[in-house]
Amino acid sequence: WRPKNFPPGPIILPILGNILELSLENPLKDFERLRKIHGNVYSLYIGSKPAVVINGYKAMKEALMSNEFAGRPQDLFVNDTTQRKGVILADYGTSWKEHRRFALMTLRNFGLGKDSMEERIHGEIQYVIKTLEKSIGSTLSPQVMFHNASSNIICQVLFGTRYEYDDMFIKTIVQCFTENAKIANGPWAMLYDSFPLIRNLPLPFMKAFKNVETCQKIAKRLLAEHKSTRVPGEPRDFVDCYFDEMDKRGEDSESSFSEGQLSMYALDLHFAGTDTTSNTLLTGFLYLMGHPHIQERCQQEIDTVLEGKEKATFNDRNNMPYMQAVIHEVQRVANTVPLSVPHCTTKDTELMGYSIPRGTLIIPNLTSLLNEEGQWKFPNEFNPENFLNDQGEFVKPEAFMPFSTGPRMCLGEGLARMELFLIMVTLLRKFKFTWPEEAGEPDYTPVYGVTLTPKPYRMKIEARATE
Ligand code: HEM
Repeated sequence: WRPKNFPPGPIILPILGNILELSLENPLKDFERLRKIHGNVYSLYIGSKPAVVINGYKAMKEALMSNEFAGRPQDLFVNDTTQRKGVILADYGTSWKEHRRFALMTLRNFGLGKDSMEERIHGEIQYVIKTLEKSIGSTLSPQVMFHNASSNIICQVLFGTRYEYDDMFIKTIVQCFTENAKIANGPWAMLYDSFPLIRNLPLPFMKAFKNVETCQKIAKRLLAEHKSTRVPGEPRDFVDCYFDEMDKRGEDSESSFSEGQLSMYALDLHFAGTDTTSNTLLTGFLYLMGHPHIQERCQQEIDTVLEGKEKATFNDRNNMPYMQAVIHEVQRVANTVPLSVPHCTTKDTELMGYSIPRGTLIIPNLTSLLNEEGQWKFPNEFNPENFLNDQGEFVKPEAFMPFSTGPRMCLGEGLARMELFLIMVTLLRKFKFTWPEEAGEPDYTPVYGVTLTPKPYRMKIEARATE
């Protein structure tokens, strides 16, 4: 039975709870169906575990802005795979707070908001351009290229180095993480969460544990290398900064900073920064190929604003309202992290008049905002007008929250936005991307996971005439 004044929801079955209501392959449509029946705040039982699903701008804002919704559940599949370390899944408390603050500060010190991060991103774009140039006049599958490019940008911040696109390090890590992003929201993880008794059985979810172990080994090797070559007080990258911070804290046994934390923390940031950005880029180029007139309008604006300039800077966005609108529209339709990351209540609390006890699993359905009726001029089509006013100026509706909001909001937003802008503008300036005729019609239906991924596709590359 639901606790008193708990949000409503479908009838709860013994043992199963409500999992029969959800497609284990892709529950997004079910979440929407249940919203229509039970309203914007409703509850579901995953096995015997109660969960509250939050939908729509109003309820989402009220919940996510509050510290009382800023916890993370600690008893899910994803917690077991990541050994309860790192920042993304850390519960609300000192360790999370300190690690979050440290990440924001270190990202800033390593050049976000200064030119050096732009330089690094442009440096990586040169490799993307080289890859694309080899395919001029033919077609190319961009998946691995965009994954590797996003991975390298964050690797340079974390480890001070980039990797060749065929390097084993990058191949292994990117593969493990893309696999885990699918397993973690997949049917086996749902069964793992619903039925604790099956957790030690040799079922397909075991692959995710293996993948994390593989990545941990690689990360530990990198940390050991850093330790032996670092000069204290002269950090080369994020990992060095972390060691400096550990030195500063000395033998303080209360300190939440430790080498054990660091390897998972670095992997956390690497994963968060890779799968998200690259899938957004993949969606962007897919839609721009399917809407050639929009691609051309971007190119006109880029040519005009950058005329005579060697390369784009992040500040150029202020003179490119159309490009800005397109990138935001890409993020809106990409819906890259459709259910955000699970939250958890830190206290007995209330939402939209309902009572929610401490420790309740909260599922922020970000999907419900990005196409919410009443919030968008064209909720159900790809149309940059969603972000333009009558004067053609860029405007950002409040319901645009692909990075979530509140104390748990994505801490990589600044970096992600810089990457999306510089990569898309630079590539569109140099190349024309067309959907290969022989591939039939583009299929925009994404593959479900923690992140939504476009189905694999190929793009035809042509060089544009340069000034
Ligand atoms: C288009 C790209 C990206 C999107 C759409 C995205 C989206 C999100 C979302 C929805 C969350 C969950 C927030 C919540 O729980 O309320 C999140 C968390 C997070 N993101 Fe991103 N993200 C992106 C890029 C990045 C990048 C480049 C980094 C790397 C620095 C990053 C690092 C993180 C971290 C560390 C968290 C956990 C924050 C916490 O729990 O306190 N993200 N992101």
